[in-house]
Amino acid sequence: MTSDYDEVTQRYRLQETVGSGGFAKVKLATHILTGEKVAIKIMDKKALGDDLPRVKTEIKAMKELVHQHICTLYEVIETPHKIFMVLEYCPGGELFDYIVAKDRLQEEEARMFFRQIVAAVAYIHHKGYAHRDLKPENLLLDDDQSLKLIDFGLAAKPKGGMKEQLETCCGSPAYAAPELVSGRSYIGSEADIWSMGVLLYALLCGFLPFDDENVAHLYKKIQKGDYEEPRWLTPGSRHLLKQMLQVNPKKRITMKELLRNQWLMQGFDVPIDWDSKCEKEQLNADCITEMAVYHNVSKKEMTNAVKKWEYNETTCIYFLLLANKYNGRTLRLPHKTKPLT
Ligand SMILES: CN(C)C[C@H]1CC[C@H](N2C(=O)NCc3cnc4ccc(-c5cc(Cl)c(O)c(Cl)c5)cc4c32)CC1
Repeated sequence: MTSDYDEVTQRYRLQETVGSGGFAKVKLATHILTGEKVAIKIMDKKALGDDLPRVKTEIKAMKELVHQHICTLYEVIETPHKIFMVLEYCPGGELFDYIVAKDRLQEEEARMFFRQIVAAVAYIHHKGYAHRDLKPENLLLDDDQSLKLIDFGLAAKPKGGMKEQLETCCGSPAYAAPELVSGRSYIGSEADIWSMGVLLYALLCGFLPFDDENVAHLYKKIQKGDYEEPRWLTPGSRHLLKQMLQVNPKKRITMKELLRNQWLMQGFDVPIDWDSKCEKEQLNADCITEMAVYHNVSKKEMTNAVKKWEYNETTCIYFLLLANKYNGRTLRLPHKTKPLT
């Protein structure tokens, strides 16, 4: 097994294990060349068993989904027994813990977070994906109150586009849409809207709209769609929740309507700007220059190397430099003359 770690330990200093999902463990690490912190999701192929396709799904989705409110995949290292996903580090931990620590969020803060969630999901839908497991545990905070969506293991990109019905019942029960828990076929984007309604309720109330330790009873409550409206909810938030938590998916608010919703625009007065600020199509010239100088190659050569998007060290360095540009830090690569390997 040690040989499985050789490549990753050459480039990263592995640190503590922070979380272990079902079939994966997540370690914090430092990218040795740049000194930048990353998170590395480590999976054992044998232990994955028939969950391996789910990992391939997540990797494929994350390569296509590059957005300021989606956790960035920097590099993938596959060895005989292991798969390593090098990911953007999110020091603020889970939104779930943030809500619990504050009991519930004030309306302004809930709106600020929810606008970021809507932007990320609108972008995913635009790219033809449905996330299908939206919940506060899958939203991480980075160092400046910015949310990053994680865990695309259940993401679906129906071949026939976003209108195509999906079959697999998945995600976490408390956030699952009525049509999904009824075992009927469903539209991924409509189910995501419902889950975002449950998420908004959790942000504003600090507890779930539908809850029961007995899953069958929970499903009944979801299918009925009745939930408490705590007295502190304002009329605007009550109205939006009612539009999102519509049992009939055809009556549910659409993403288009959500982006212009009055309650969401309060205090911002502009519709939610959901497009990506860091699309792969538009390379950042400063990052390319910095890398070209470091590798002692022309900008053209460096551009071509990055454009291959091999999710190797080159991809990782580009994204780390871009992240630094984004949050105003200027990361300098140490002066070295070794040409690009
Ligand atoms: C659903 N929960 C239980 C899962 C936990 C797993 C550990 C996480 N975590 C910490 O515990 N502390 C620090 C920390 C810092 N940066 C992270 C960056 C990315 C990911 C990440 C990204 C993707 Cl795409 C993914 O699929 C998975 Cl599993 C994790 C986790 C980070 C993290 C929090 C969520």
